[in-house]
Amino acid sequence: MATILSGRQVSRKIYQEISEQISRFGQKRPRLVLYCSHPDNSTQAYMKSILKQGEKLNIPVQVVEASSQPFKDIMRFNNDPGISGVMVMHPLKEVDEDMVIKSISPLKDVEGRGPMNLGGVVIGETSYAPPTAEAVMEILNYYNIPIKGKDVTILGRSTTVGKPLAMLMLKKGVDGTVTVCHSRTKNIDEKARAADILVSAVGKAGFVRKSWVKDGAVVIDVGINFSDGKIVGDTDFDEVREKASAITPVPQGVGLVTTAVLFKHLVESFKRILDGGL
Ligand SMILES: Nc1nc2c(c(=O)[nH]1)N[C@@H](CN(C=O)c1ccc(C(=O)N[C@@H](CCC(=O)O)C(=O)O)cc1)CN2
Repeated sequence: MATILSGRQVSRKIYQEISEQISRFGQKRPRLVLYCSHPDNSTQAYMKSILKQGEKLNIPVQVVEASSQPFKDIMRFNNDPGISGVMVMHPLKEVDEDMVIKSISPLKDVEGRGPMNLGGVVIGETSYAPPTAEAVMEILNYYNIPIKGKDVTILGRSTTVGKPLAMLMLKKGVDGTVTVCHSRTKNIDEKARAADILVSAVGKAGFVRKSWVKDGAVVIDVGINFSDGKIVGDTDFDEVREKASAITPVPQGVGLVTTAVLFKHLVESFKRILDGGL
């Protein structure tokens, strides 16, 4: 039976580090903007947990509805020294999300979704990696799961998880051997079964079955799906845990750590802006 890789302890460790840093800021606080337009269930759940965590950390989080002039909105955030981070909630309906993301200052792009930060991830530089991709690495690191020389299969090629995670796994010193699968991949089950570390970021409940998992593999479930009003992952948890050596639960897994990494980036951005001005 698999070890459960809870996100609780991992996020607690990150929040402890953040709290120590915040205590040195005196009365000053970073501020985060969540920019949204018609958020869906999954995004609303994410926003709710960010707002809740912001309250716990005493960090103001402001929800801003996209106006008819999104670029003007973003420029206002970029030029406001009181704002340390801007997060464009995905999907951003009725607005060209990619163009809006490109206009966020790289310094305030705490989700690392813009070309500067993503480029940094590709060349292995320190920059903001998308929090969910970084959360997967934090979990593997916390539980001392080796990546070097391991076969890693990532299901899903999104810009927030699949692609940046492949880069983080390939980085020199990390040295995973990575396969990224997507909707046009042939024999996806075989590629999943070849993995020592299988990461699913597809967003479909029950997508990964027991027969897709190699005996003793580590399974990281990034999916946040809603089934009968409950949050579930991409894996058939009860079946897969019989075969895997370790598995992340949903909820209480990657999602928790994602929010913690986001706040870690926000605090870094606040410090950079303080140190160097806008
Ligand atoms: N701007 C973005 N918007 C969206 C993203 C994103 O990465 N950036 N991703 C999804 C939301 N998402 C992850 O894919 C997500 C949804 C919900 C939660 C969440 O509720 N987390 C809870 C814990 C849940 C758990 O225990 O697993 C928490 O943080 O307390 C996190 C991520 C769509 N929109």
